[in-house]
Amino acid sequence: MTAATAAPALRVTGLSKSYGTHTVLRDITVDVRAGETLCLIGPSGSGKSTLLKCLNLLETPDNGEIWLGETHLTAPGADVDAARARIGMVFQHFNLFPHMSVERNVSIALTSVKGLPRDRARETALRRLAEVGLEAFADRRPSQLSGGQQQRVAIARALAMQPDVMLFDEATSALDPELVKDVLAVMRDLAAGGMTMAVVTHEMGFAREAADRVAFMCDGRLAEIDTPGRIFERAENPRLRQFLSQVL
Ligand SMILES: Nc1ncnc2c1ncn2[C@@H]1O[C@H](COP(=O)(O)OP(=O)(O)OP(=O)(O)O)[C@@H](O)[C@H]1O
Repeated sequence: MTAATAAPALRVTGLSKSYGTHTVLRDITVDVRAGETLCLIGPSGSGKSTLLKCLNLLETPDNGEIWLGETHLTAPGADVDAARARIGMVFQHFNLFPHMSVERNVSIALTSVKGLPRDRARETALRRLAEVGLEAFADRRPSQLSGGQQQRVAIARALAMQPDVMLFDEATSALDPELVKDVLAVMRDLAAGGMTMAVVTHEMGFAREAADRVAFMCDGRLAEIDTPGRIFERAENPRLRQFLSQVL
């Protein structure tokens, strides 16, 4: 948690999304301020992951606008690839290239997308790996790392592109419980360091301690958004109370 500024780094207004007749997101308006960590919590199927995928334009919203700083991502003709390069995404499954070294997994987009020379890309990758505590593993293959270490490589890979915003979609859900801690510690460090982050999580401890604000999603709506203190301690919304009683 850090002092976020008032300026929205990411702004969503009136976002809706349906799959066929199934409406998954209903008129979502929310912003993530520069330097803020916003955690998205809520029951399974409430639309958290779909919202995150819309933010990264992996899904196309039916209605509404998404702004990344001053860039209107949902405008007709918007440069989606350029926008995506400014957004780091970390998924539940880390999808590292198994035939490449850890370092190459982190540096590949720096050479292929950003056009950096190989030695500078490696230098940057090693710095990013050091930030997640894995510099010593740079020349290993992903299969020689634990799941938690692989997820930290995926975080380093996203950070290497110097994104404006990091999106985490249940980054620890696929990990064995004993491996979750190290990944959350890296995410906490990022939050404390002022990275702008939107984090879909089932880790209520993380949301309570690391978030600046917590958004509770329910049936495709953003039902509550407030400080962790007010979300977890007061929980006046009955659906939120019910949700928390099941997960805490
Ligand atoms: N590609 C898709 N096609 C059809 N329905 C989808 C698709 N993706 C998601 N859904 C549906 O949209 C709803 C919201 O899914 P979403 O994954 O966003 O929820 P969630 O809150 O992230 O859930 P969880 O916590 O279980 O991951 C669910 O009912 C899901 O079945």
